[in-house]
Amino acid sequence: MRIISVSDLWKRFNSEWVLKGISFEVKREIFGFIGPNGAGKTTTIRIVLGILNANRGSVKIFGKKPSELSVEERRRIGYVQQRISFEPYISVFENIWLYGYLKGLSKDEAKERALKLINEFDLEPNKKAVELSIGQRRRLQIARELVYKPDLLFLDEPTIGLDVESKHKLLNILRQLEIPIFFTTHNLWEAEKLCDRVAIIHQGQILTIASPKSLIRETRSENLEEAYLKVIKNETLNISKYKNNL
Ligand SMILES: Nc1ncnc2c1ncn2[C@@H]1O[C@H](COP(=O)(O)OP(=O)(O)OP(=O)(O)O)[C@@H](O)[C@H]1O
Repeated sequence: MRIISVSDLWKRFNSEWVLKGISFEVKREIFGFIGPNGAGKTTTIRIVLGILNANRGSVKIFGKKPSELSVEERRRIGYVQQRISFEPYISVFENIWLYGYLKGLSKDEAKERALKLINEFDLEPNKKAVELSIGQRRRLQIARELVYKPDLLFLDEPTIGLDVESKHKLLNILRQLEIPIFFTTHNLWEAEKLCDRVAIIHQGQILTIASPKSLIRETRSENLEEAYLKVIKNETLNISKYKNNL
């Protein structure tokens, strides 16, 4: 089943085209969206979620246009943004519990889920959010998003600031969720370990979509990072060749 379908999506900010006709589908899988800074990853997530409008192209999420999703359907989509935000002066437990409650869980359900996640994410329940380190804040932000068991999760560079052990724990938790995940990262080791398929986006265009294994094999690389660099370099060479012919 297609969870997300994006077809020929174009987006312009002022006079600059940042998405130039991208198309992809996300099934029941962990789908990695990888590319350099400014390639258009966050913009794509925002269009898929209906936060931004595209100039051209179509987006379907659970078979509907983003604007046609019901409140309940939208409530069941998780989005962990790059920017960390939560209630700073209440405790870790209250932050997670309250979010679950506001998303529609009963008080007891929200409490039970919050305690389980605090344990899984190795957080201190009574610390105020403002007292947490950057990595702990990131863990709180992700735990909070999981409290109401979303049906689909968007994670925009969720592991920035996490230490090695926390990263491993997070990847294990994500794998066990068994929900479709749209995941952006600059850490290709993570993408290789976690993603069923990855799309490489470069200057607003998708260069390739494949499983990490087949991309590594086809580019005769040792790992995804090497494969990624080869794909991007090849594209850069093609662009300069094109420019030289102008
Ligand atoms: N609201 C906006 N107004 C103008 N330009 C924007 C806006 N949002 C994004 N852009 C531009 O669109 C391009 C793509 O940005 P986007 O945030 O999607 O990139 P990204 O791939 O997520 O980058 P990063 O890896 O650095 O997070 C960038 O050149 C950025 O400056």
